[in-house]
Amino acid sequence: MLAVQDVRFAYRHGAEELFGGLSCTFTTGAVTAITGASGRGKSTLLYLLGLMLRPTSGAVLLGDIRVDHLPDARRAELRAQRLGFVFQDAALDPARTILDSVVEPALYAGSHRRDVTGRARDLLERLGVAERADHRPGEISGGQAQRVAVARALINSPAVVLADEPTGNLDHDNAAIVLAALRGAARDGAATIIATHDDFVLQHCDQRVEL
Ligand SMILES: Nc1ncnc2c1ncn2[C@@H]1O[C@H](COP(=O)(O)OP(=O)(O)OP(=O)(O)O)[C@@H](O)[C@H]1O
Repeated sequence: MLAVQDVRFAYRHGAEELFGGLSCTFTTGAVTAITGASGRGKSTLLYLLGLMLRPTSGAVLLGDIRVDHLPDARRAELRAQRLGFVFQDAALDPARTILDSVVEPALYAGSHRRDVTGRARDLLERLGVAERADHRPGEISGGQAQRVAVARALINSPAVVLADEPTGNLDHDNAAIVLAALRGAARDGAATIIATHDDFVLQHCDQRVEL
């Protein structure tokens, strides 16, 4: 379970305050869509939930733990072990192969490469990009990169999956593949949270938070 309580956020002192005291719970095993007009703070809320930003006031809870006040090193550890994040622009390292990009968060979380390569290949297969495993990001399309980013976010079977417009670059068939992978993570018990404008995703989510 992941929750925010009475959360507000401003990027700078005196800047526009976002969320106006938002409280909500993101249920384990459910897909929650975060919606709202451009600029309302969908990405920012994902960064707060993903322990990349801290709220200006209010609390963020991961399970029973209040995580917004924890030291940076502990938050980085929780990020590596419990969270999977799909960035809007895929954010793949241009120097690594696709397979290495997917494996890397597992190594960072303490796994051995030989133990996770099979799962990485399975995820790439499920997302329809297995034949690109040995290529680099410069050699694949934007839509393929987005699907690789989803595989990378799921490699550690995270307790929380956060995805920022994960179907933004995709046609309907590939959006369905991505949504199926994210729904699969929820079925395996993850609280799965998707910032989206996509009607197709909205039709298939379990709950919705409107900003
Ligand atoms: N790094 C930053 N520094 C200062 N202001 C920022 C920063 N990032 C975002 N903002 C501002 O915070 C507000 C929320 O931005 P955010 O990207 O979270 O919105 P969004 O709902 O995800 O938008 P979109 O649908 O266009 O992606 C906007 O007014 C934006 O200009």
